[in-house]
Amino acid sequence: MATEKVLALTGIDRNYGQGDTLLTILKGADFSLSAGETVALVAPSGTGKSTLLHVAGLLEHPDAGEVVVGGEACSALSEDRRTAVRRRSIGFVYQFHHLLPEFSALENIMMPQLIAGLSMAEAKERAAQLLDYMRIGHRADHRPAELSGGEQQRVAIARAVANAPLVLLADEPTGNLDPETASYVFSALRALVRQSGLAALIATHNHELAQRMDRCVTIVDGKIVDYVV
Ligand SMILES: Nc1ncnc2c1ncn2[C@@H]1O[C@H](COP(=O)(O)OP(=O)(O)OP(=O)(O)O)[C@@H](O)[C@H]1O
Repeated sequence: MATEKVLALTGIDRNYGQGDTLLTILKGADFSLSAGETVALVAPSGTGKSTLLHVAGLLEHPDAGEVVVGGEACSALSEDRRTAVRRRSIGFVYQFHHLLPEFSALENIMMPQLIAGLSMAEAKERAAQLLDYMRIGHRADHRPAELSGGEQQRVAIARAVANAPLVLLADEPTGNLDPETASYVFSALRALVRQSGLAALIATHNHELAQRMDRCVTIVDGKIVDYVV
């Protein structure tokens, strides 16, 4: 039986600038992610990791090629429809947590669920479960500034998966943490992804962490190729 592809990028070109300043970042890039699969994206700085994640996450339009999320081809969709697909199917984690400072950890995780139309009680129950799973249930009522870097990132990860997306895209999610905390947070992320049956594409400079994923890819001359760590 063929494995379901939750994300497929085909023939992606992405350029910045024009004329003499034209910078070609992705050129005919192909990539796909199967349901439940975890992939590390390991590539030198400036080769296009964030660009790839932004294109895959429907935050940037490619100059050519198609992005298919959950079976839906997205290149010709209206902005409203792209936003709807992104909200429903994709969760993001960044290097810096981007939590809302005036809300508690619990409320930060409830927020995307409330926007998606869940009731207060449903959102609260799911947020509390995720905090417990990330072993920070005792920090539910704390605001981001009252949490450590590793705790903040665990809240950000819980928030990204709160609406049960198909795909988690993470851009250096542990890049801002000391090695021990990075290792712990990465393990928590991987366990949560596995437990939820999510697919994940995680950009990281850290080879040791990358090895814990199902496979690794890199970017060479604008294309996505397999990478042996
Ligand atoms: N909006 C933009 N306009 C012009 N150039 C850009 C833009 N965004 C990115 N670039 C350039 O495209 C290249 C790839 O950027 P990108 O952020 O995708 O790299 P990266 O691999 O994620 O790097 P890092 O590991 O340092 O975060 C870089 O040379 C960057 O300067």
